Amino acid sequence: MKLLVTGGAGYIGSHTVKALLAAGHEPVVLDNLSRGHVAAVPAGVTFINKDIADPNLAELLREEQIEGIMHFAAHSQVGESMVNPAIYYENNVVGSFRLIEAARQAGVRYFVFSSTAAVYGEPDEVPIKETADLHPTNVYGRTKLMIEHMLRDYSSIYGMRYVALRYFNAAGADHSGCIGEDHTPETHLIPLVLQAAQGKRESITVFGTDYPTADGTCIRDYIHVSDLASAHVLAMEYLCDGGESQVFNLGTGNGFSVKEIIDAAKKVTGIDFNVTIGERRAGDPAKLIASSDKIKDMLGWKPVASEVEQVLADAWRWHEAHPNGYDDKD
Ligand SMILES: O=c1ccn([C@@H]2O[C@H](COP(=O)(O)OP(=O)(O)O[C@H]3O[C@H](CO)[C@@H](O)[C@H](O)[C@H]3O)[C@@H](O)[C@H]2O)c(=O)[nH]1
Repeated sequence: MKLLVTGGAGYIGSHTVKALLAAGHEPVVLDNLSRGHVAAVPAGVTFINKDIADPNLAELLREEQIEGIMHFAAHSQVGESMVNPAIYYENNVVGSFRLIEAARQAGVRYFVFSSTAAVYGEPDEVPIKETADLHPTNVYGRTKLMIEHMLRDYSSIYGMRYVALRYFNAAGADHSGCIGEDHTPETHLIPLVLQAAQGKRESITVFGTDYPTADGTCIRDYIHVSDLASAHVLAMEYLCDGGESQVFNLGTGNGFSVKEIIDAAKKVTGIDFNVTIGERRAGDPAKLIASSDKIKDMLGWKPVASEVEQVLADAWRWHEAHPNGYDDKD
C-alpha cells in the first residue's frame, strides 16, 4: 500500500517507516521537522517537508495516490502542554483537523492515528481497558481525545475507517542502533536517565515521591518502539482488509515505577549516576498500565521486544552510538 506517514522523521514514525518497508508497503514521509532533527528517512523513501495543516494537502494526497494515512505528527510532552496549551491546540487539534479534512477531500479511506494512554487520566482500575472512562488530566491528552472524536465522526458520517492506537510509554530504539529517540528538548524519563548515565546531565530528578504507589513514584507501562511499529502495520492491514473503526491500547501490562526504571538503567549500563528528588510534575497520573488484550485478540499483535531490560539495552545502544542524537552523523 502507498501510505502517507506524518511525523515519519520523528521517533515512533521513523521506526514505523522501517516496519512498513519490511512488510512491503510504500511509505511517503511528510514532516515539518519543527522539533529537532531529521531522523533517518531511509534512502528511496519520498520525503515531503510540509506541515499537516498545509492548504494544498488534499491535492498532494491525490497526486501521490495515497491510500492510507498514519498520523504521528504532534506535540507530545505532558509537562509542556500544561504551561503552553496553545501550541497543543494549534498543532494537534487544528493541524489534525486540516489533515483529516484533506484526507476526506482526497478520498483517503484508511487512517491510523497515534493516540495516547493520556486520554484516560487517572484510571479507576488497572490494567486499563479501552472501555475505561476518558478523563484526561492534561492538555496533551485532551487534544488527542479531541482528534479521536473527529475520527469517530468522519468514520460514521463519511465512512473513513480508522484505528486509534492508545500508546502507553514508548521507549527503546531499533535493535540495529541506527535509529532512536532524540527529542529537542528531551523530557522523557528513559532518555534523560541514560543521559545522566552518560554524564551529559549531572543527575536525574524524580518528579514526586508521594504518589499512592509502593515506592511513592509514578508507575508507567513502557513499550518498545519496535513493538509499537509492528502494531501500526497490523492496524493498517486490518483496515485495508475491511476491518471496522477501532480503538486499541498498546502496552505490555507491566508497570515500572520511576525508581525501578532508574535502578534497572544503572544495572543495564553498569554506571552509577546521581538521582535527586523533586516536586510532582503537573498533570501526571500516578499509575498507567495497559490491558492490550483487545489488539492481541483481534489483530494477533504480540510484543516481542518489550522486556524492560531489552528496552533499556536497545535505548542505551543508540545513546552510546549517538551521544548527541541525530547531530552525530553516521
Ligand atoms: O525527568 C523526569 C522525567 C519524567 N519523570 C517521570 O517519569 C514518568 C514518565 O514520564 P515521561 O517519560 O515524560 O512520560 P509520560 O509523562 O508518562 O508521558 C508519556 O506517556 C504518555 C502515555 O502514558 C504518552 O502519551 C506521552 O506522549 C509520553 O510523553 C512520569 O511519572 C514522570 O513524572 C521523572 O520523574 N523525571
